[in-house]
Amino acid sequence: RKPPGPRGLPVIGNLHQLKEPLHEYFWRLSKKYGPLFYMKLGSRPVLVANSSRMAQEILKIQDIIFCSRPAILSFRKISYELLDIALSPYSEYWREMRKVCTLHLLSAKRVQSFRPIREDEVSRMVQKITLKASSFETINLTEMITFLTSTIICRVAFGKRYEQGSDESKRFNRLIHEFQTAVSDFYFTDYFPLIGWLDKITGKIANLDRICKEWDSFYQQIIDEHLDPDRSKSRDGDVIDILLQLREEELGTSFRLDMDHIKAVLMNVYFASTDTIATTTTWIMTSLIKNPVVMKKAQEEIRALLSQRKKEMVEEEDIMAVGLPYLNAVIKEAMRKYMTLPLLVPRETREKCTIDGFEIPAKTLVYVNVWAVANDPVIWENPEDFMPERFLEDDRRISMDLKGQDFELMPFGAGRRGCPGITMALATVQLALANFLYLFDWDVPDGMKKEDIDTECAPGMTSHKKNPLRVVAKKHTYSDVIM
Ligand code: HEM
Repeated sequence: RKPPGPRGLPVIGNLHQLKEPLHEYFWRLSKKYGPLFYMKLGSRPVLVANSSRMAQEILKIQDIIFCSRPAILSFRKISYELLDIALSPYSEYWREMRKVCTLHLLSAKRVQSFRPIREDEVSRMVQKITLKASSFETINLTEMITFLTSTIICRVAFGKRYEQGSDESKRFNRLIHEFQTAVSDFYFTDYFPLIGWLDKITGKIANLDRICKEWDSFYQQIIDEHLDPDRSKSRDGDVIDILLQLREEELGTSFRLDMDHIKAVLMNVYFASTDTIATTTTWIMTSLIKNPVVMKKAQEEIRALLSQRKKEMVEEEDIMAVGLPYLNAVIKEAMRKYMTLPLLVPRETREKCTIDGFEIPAKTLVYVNVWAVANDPVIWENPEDFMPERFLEDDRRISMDLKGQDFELMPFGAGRRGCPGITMALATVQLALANFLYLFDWDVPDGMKKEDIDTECAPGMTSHKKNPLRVVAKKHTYSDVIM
């Protein structure tokens, strides 16, 4: 007995019915077919979960069955045949690789060691905004935030900094853009294996191969630079330094770290971080600018707590010292309303199983619609309102965090495949926001109303804000602060 679902056509199944944004489309379907529904995309069976109870069933109770990933064509190509963490199917290899990365690259101590990079880049961004503020220039905040996160992660991962507008930076941005487009493209191989050869004829495979080759030579070039004995490196080293060091060590794993492993991990660190952190920060600022009362409260909190410290800019130790509960509630509320990965990263069943009395075949593609759960009116009062207070005043939600323990709010996923980068992500988001709010007052450009700021999502796995967030900033003056 399969779960209910929309009727499809022979051969193509429901492929022709899909509508972007996919999470909203799935939410509408769940009204008709219930919290768990089934469809077919070509020859691939697909299960979609849309309620907190079903999410808990998949991500916790039966996590061991639902914790693999589909080996789709683009995932295989970009990850050196699934040698990374995020796209690798569940296996002994994935368990060992994830352990190596969480222990050596993403531990709290390691994230802390990258603090000077985050603070330096935020400080550079503050200077740029200050300049634009002094000439009343409209700021494309989406672009600025994207540049900030990309630069932070480039320095953390590759030990490289690209100046905005430089030739190197333009080449790098082109590579990123081509990579993202090719990864989210449609390939017959994934849904109609029998006619997968069409991907060859249309040149899509050659294009994907070309992009992967360009990335490979990019990784190789920076790895070679790191191997140069004359290179001066920072005290703690970047991700490449750490991985090259690990290559020399006995890791207790069934594999030895070689160049392809290192390149696959670099791909993961860069692409799992940059886009997600930038999208999250952009949605938070969008929410604040659309809700000036909340913005004012968040600014009052940070200004009251930090202005006695007479700081030119907020540093991470200030945030740790004062806690900023209201700002944290703002982050949770924005991540609830505008989920960055609304369907997580797709999962795949490892074997045949039963869920809620329905039979699910092995190798079913599984989407957990965490956006639908976080906006479910049965769970959340007035979910369409932006109300950080719900995390401070409602007893049930005060202790709620984002670590995947609570199946009503899971922006970082949950279970074995939950995001291992949460500490790095939140450290960056908090630092950028704290400075935005402490140092500047924000408004919409002349002739615009806050209602004019749209909240449309661009298509794709990451729910980007479709149109850039354009704003004006005014430097906030503190009479007793040395600026
Ligand atoms: C605000 C920023 C971020 C958000 C919203 C986010 C969200 C997510 C989500 C939803 C997943 C899928 C979880 C699941 O399937 O249950 C994931 C996986 C992952 N994330 Fe993040 N992430 C963020 C930042 C980062 C950062 C900074 C890193 C650091 C490298 C990172 C590394 C990863 C990796 C490696 C996985 C795959 C885990 C696995 O399959 O075992 N993420 N992330």
